[in-house]
Amino acid sequence: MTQPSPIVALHGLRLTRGDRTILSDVELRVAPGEIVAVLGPSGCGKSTLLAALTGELPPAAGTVEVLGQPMPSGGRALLELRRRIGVLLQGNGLLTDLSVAENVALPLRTHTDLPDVLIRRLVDMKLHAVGLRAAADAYPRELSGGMARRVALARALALDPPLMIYDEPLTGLDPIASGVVMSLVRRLNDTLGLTSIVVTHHVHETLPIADRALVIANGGIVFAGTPAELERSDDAFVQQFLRGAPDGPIAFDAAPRAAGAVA
Ligand SMILES: Nc1ncnc2c1ncn2[C@@H]1O[C@H](COP(=O)(O)OP(=O)(O)OP(=O)(O)O)[C@@H](O)[C@H]1O
Repeated sequence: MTQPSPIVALHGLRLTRGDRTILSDVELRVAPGEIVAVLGPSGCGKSTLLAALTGELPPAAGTVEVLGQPMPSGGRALLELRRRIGVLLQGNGLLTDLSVAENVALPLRTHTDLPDVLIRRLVDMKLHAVGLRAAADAYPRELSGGMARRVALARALALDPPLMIYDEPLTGLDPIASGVVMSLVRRLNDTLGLTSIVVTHHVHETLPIADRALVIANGGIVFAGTPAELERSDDAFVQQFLRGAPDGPIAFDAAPRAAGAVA
């Protein structure tokens, strides 16, 4: 049986910042419909990998293909591709002077010339998808952290991107809000037919909704497999990372926060 074309394909990828190599020999294929968790201690290069997936950081070597096409190096082609990638950034980036509905409408107003009545209808659908239709007229300051994250998620979905990238989606959320956001990530992925990449420190909240996990360390991917295989791995690095132990192959100042800690 032929495999479906991957949504993301990285081959022989090397990423540098200045003259420093951050990641090398990265190989990755993400299949349609998958949720892939990208895990690793602070400073290991998770955000650097995301920057390559959005075309913000050109590779020093190797190839990046996203949504079936090589990453354009710039210009209109890159902007077009970026419109098809939904990104939920750390921090919600909501505009405080705009209502919830206006925040969600922003990408539609910026990137389309749809009539207002249709934009309002689409916004209503996106807010419904994250369970916040009733909050359409509220302002960001009136929302809890979890609600604000869900509004940011609705906004990231506004243009119906087939690929979603989440950069630390649980930062600052309590355990209940974290559970709500993670189950929403899974539900939206499945009901909207998305593919999702979730970069996170929050291993224990993320693994239950992930199909596959990657662990980044020492300048590359040190583990790739299912969450169950990750839990069973006897690799000393992986085990130290999962337990958040101070002693082991990860240097102390690079150790992740304790499981369940609120950032
Ligand atoms: N714009 C930049 N210029 C120079 N160096 C950078 C830049 N961004 C990141 N780095 C360096 O690259 C390395 C990897 O950083 P990166 O932010 O990708 O790690 P991370 O795994 O996302 O960390 P965290 O979990 O703390 O966000 C770090 O040593 C960092 O200092």
